[in-house]
Amino acid sequence: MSHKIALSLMETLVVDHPLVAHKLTTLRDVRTDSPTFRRLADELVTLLAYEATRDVRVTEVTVETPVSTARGVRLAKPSPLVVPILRAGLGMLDGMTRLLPTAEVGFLGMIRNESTLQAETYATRLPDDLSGRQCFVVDPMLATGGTLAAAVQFLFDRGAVDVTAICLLAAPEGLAYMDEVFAGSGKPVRVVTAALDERLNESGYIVPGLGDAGDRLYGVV
Ligand SMILES: O=P(O)(O)OC[C@H]1O[C@H](OP(=O)(O)OP(=O)(O)O)[C@H](O)[C@@H]1O
Ligand SMILES: O=c1cc[nH]c(=O)[nH]1
Ligand SMILES: [Mg+2]
Repeated sequence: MSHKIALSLMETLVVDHPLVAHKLTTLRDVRTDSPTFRRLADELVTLLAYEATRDVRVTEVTVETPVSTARGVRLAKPSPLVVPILRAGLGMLDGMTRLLPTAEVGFLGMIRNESTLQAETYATRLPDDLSGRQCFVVDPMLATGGTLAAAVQFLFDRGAVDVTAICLLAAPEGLAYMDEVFAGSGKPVRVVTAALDERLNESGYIVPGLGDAGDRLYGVV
């Protein structure tokens, strides 16, 4: 059973499912090569997105079946916005848009300075006005939380009120930081993850983690 951890305004959902655990175990394995890592990240995000989009807004519609009329729903307007955090978040984009075909996509290029562990932003391509939009940020790793907190702030600054982050792994330190930053904002943030790991090491890496997600997806640059 998936379990929720409610900090003050932040809710974390750890998706506890044997298929998620199976794929995550191979993703963590140091012997897993990049093509397999990319495929597993893609598969995992669709499983996490299924939970993360449980409250996605829909409108009621009617369709004609070959037999009769059926009432149903379609994804509502304005369309959800998916925001991958480059680089590693790109590995989760296709899986997300496959599940949310009407979503639009914004981009944030961010890199963590590995000496200071501070996030630096090198690219932003987002709609100016996000009022009323549901936003889904995708990034495999939530470590210190500096990157995700800055990304969510970009979205709030443009008027977003509803932000869900989908991460493959999260560290307790990163969740606590997110809670600290956004507790006073009055705006709830949700994190959906495949696992809550033990801790960060002295280099700011998630333990046991999976290493550097960007490097494992795309190589060391
Ligand atoms: O929670 P934090 O301590 O801020 O760390 C998490 C960030 O680190 C990784 O990106 P990285 O900076 O390695 O960039 P990359 O995706 O280009 O490899 C990861 O994909 C997150 O964006
Ligand atoms: O463990 C970690 C921490 C930050 N970024 C990564 O890619 N991996
Ligand atoms: Mg990296």
